[in-house]
Amino acid sequence: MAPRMKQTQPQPKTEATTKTRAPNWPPLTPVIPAAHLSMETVLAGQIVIIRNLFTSALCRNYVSFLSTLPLTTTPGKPKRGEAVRVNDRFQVDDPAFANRLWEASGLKYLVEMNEDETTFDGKVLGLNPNIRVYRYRPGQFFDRHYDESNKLQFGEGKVPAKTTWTLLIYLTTCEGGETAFYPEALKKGGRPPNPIVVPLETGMALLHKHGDDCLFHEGKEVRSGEKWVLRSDLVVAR
Ligand SMILES: O=C(O)CCC(=O)C(=O)O
Ligand SMILES: [Fe+2]
Repeated sequence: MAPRMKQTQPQPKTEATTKTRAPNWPPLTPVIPAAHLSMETVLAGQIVIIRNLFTSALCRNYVSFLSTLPLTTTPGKPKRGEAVRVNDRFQVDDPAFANRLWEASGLKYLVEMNEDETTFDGKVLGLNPNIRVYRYRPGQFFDRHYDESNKLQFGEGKVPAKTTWTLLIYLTTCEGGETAFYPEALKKGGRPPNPIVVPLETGMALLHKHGDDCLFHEGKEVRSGEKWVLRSDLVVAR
């Protein structure tokens, strides 16, 4: 088994003085009515996609807005046991935007339509307010790792909760940059199944299970163009 390289999430800072201010996100329009969207299973119990969660007009608008944010290049040097991650990123704790993204994009509708309590490992409450924006330019990538589940107190009621599935929304396409998953062999010493490589599609969302059952995965190197991603997670009650 591959070493368990963690994707440690930089936690939102608690000091009011050092907190990143919530950006003035553009409206989440136009979007396709949720009833016209669907969840497609890529790997049962592990990976699903939703095509056109963001329309191409919305993606264009978001990329031009996100380009104005103060992105910082990660790493330098990862801490011991952390995945090498070379991209430009912005991170903010923004519960209001997370809720807007959850409701206005149609995600809430789709998750609730497709969910019994086992699908996403609990009763889904919404999206992790820890919103991350990634930009990968040619040569940049996110090395193989596992995503961890994080505990949080969710919403105004501070409901004990945890993250269970990673949400990636691809805002552009480019050459390279696919998210690739590496399932393990079913038997020790057995041949591992083929990797699952998900090509980028503008406006497509990908959800994958994280925590203890997370598949080893990576964001492959971008060869040309720019890859832009919005990242959050599904949050369930603990
Ligand atoms: O950018 C990607 O394709 C993968 C990102 C990722 O693995 C993560 O955010 O944990
Ligand atoms: Fe990841």
